[in-house]
Amino acid sequence: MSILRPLKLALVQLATGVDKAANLARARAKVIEAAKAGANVVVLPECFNSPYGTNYFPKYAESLSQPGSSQSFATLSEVAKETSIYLIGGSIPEIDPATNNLYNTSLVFSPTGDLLATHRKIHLFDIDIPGKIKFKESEVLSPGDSMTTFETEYGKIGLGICYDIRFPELAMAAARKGCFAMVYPGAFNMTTGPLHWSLLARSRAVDNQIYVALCSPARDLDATYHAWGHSMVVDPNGEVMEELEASEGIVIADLHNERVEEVRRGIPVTTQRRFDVYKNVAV
Ligand SMILES: NC(=O)CC(=O)C(=O)O
Repeated sequence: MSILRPLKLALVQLATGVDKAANLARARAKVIEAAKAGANVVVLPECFNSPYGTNYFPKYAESLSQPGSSQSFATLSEVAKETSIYLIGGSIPEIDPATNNLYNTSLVFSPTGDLLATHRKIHLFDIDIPGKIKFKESEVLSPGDSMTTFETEYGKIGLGICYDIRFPELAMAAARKGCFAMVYPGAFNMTTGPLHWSLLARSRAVDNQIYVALCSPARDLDATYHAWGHSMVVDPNGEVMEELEASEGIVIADLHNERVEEVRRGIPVTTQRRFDVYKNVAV
């Protein structure tokens, strides 16, 4: 990895509600605020244009097959161009009109407002912890089937959505393809958030010696799903650089591409791996 300009990353822990137009307007205002603070890559949370819940996804879903018809696509593209930043547009419920399949989809825009990448959540959030939380995205959503990385002048970035972080293979594959950071828009909850949010972010960072950023919606106790919040940026050594609490806010952190190499020089697990020993893991 060569030395590149530092990336100023902003995570917008957005307060969202049931009014899609209001969510889009608020997201737009916060992206502008982050850009004015100097950010050159801005991230929004999972399902930033709708409440998080399987009953909401069909109602809020937008088709991306004709981007001009998607209100969320237009808002994200316009504000990325207006502020000349890379925008990782959290995620939105998407409908594919050809199949009627629904997806949890993240759109990434370049500083010229062009679509740079699209990631459909690969691993659907299907869990059942008795007495705590039951959630089954697969009741309404279909999974994406490809990993997503994109190039910027600050370095290559990998993208996952929320539950995708629990699958270390995805971050590892991205890191081995040259990504220096993984970004996950996500909405953990009051059970799994305190247990695993920070642990997973730090684990993926240490596993791969890359930056990891998680961007959550703000917690809304009037909503049916209570997001954990705690948007955070972790450095390639596994240390938390910045972290919010539960309410709306923006965190900004400087990501230095060369820090990855520095950490890898100190603890060279990247080159010490024994794929000859554990090559057949998919059993
Ligand atoms: N909401 C998710 O996709 C994931 C989550 O909350 C968890 O893994 O915990």
